[in-house]
Amino acid sequence: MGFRRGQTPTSTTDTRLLENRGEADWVHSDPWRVLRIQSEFVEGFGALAELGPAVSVFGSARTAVDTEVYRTGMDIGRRLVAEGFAVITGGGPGLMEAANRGACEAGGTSVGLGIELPHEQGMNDWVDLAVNFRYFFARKTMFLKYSQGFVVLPGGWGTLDELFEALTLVQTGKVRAFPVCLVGTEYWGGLLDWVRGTQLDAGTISTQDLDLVTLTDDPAEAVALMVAAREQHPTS
Ligand SMILES: C/C(=C\CNc1ncnc2c1ncn2[C@@H]1O[C@H](COP(=O)(O)O)[C@@H](O)[C@H]1O)CO
Repeated sequence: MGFRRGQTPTSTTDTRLLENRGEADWVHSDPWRVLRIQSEFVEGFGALAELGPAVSVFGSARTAVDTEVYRTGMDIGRRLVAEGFAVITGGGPGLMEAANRGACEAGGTSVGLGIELPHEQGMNDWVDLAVNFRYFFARKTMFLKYSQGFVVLPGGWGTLDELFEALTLVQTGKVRAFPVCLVGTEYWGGLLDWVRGTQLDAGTISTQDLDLVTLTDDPAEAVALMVAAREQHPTS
């Protein structure tokens, strides 16, 4: 980079580095953000590189402990561990906690990829390996990179975001042999009816796209899908 015609700055980079006016504005400038973003990827890759086969489980942060769907989440966590998977969640409460709890109680590896939120909840008590993120997009990369498939329990916007991101990446061939399993026919059935009745009808998706997602109520079927994908495409 060079400066001409009176554009030369009046202070140098090291002048600014050595200045201490007690301001922290630089922390929020975009170039510095890039380094923070980079550090999230470095930390995430470092923490998860040796995880082995894993499945991410998503679902509502708001689900109460004493519910059938929470028990289903625990069951899925347990079954994944019995099949040799680590269980990755967002590390929060509700169904994230359920899957971590099932995995932890079964003696498996229970991972939480936490996210900084305005109303900090902290990691649930059943996470053994915790990695915290400031940026959703860095965290989302980790779910996809270190999982062999997604199991998606009933949830809200956050869960839909994770579901549709995975489906888009599978549809566009960015992620291969990646099963996505919705658990809860009553909860998800209406969405899939709309997908078939509206999206397919309008031609915004194709019939093959419907095969990218499986709907079940059976935790054993959800886990069997993940096992089948691992057998087809074992991790190195
Ligand atoms: C809102 C509440 C807790 C927020 N805590 C969260 N911690 C970690 N991850 C979260 C949290 N909230 C959302 N997520 C992510 O989105 C999915 C759940 O969102 P939904 O809108 O509840 O479906 C989840 O899989 C996380 O990855 C509790 O009051």
